[in-house]
Amino acid sequence: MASLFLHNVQQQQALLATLHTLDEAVLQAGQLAAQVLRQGGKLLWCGNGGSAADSQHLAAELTGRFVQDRRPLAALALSTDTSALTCISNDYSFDEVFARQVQALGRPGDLLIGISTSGNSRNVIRAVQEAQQLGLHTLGLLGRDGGALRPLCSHSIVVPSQTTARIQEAHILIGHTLCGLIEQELGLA
Ligand SMILES: O=C(CO)[C@@H](O)[C@H](O)[C@H](O)[C@H](O)COP(=O)(O)O
Ligand SMILES: [Zn+2]
Repeated sequence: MASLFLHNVQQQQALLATLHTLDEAVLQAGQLAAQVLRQGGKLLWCGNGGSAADSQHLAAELTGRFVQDRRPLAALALSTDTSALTCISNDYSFDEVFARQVQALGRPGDLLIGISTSGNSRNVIRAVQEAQQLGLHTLGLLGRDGGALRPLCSHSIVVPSQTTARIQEAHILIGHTLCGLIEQELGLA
């Protein structure tokens, strides 16, 4: 009997075979993130649904640990504070949930990382716009054609797939690769 996983694994393998095309973009993003942290800045992560989970997972790899014991690194997910999320949505608009936190917490030289499989989530777009305005670097971790976020972000990594679940699986692989690059770049690995 064919494995329950066969179809997804075949799709994933086909996608993995193309990921080397992202090497340069991922390396540049890792170097940028390391430079931001080296200079005393922080990484702000945001996204919806699965990408909200990725945001908190990847921020925790940095404040906690990824591979080795080392000093904690400044990273924060904007998708985790239910009081901020409900207040900003209720009083302003769901489109503003990340942008308003960027306004409150972002400083020039920080890096905002927006994760979106479509590249078209309004609240991530608004966060990137606000970040640009305030002088933050912006990285889009995207999928499909990169959507509206691709041209807005100063850096982007676009996973070449049309399938949300496969894009998300590639995003977490890329996210872990970024964490490894950051530790290497900072001499912490
Ligand atoms: O995890 C999944 C689908 O696998 C969903 O929760 C998914 O993340 C949500 O539908 C998001 O709202 C999609 O947003 P985006 O990736 O297009 O920005
Ligand atoms: Zn999912």
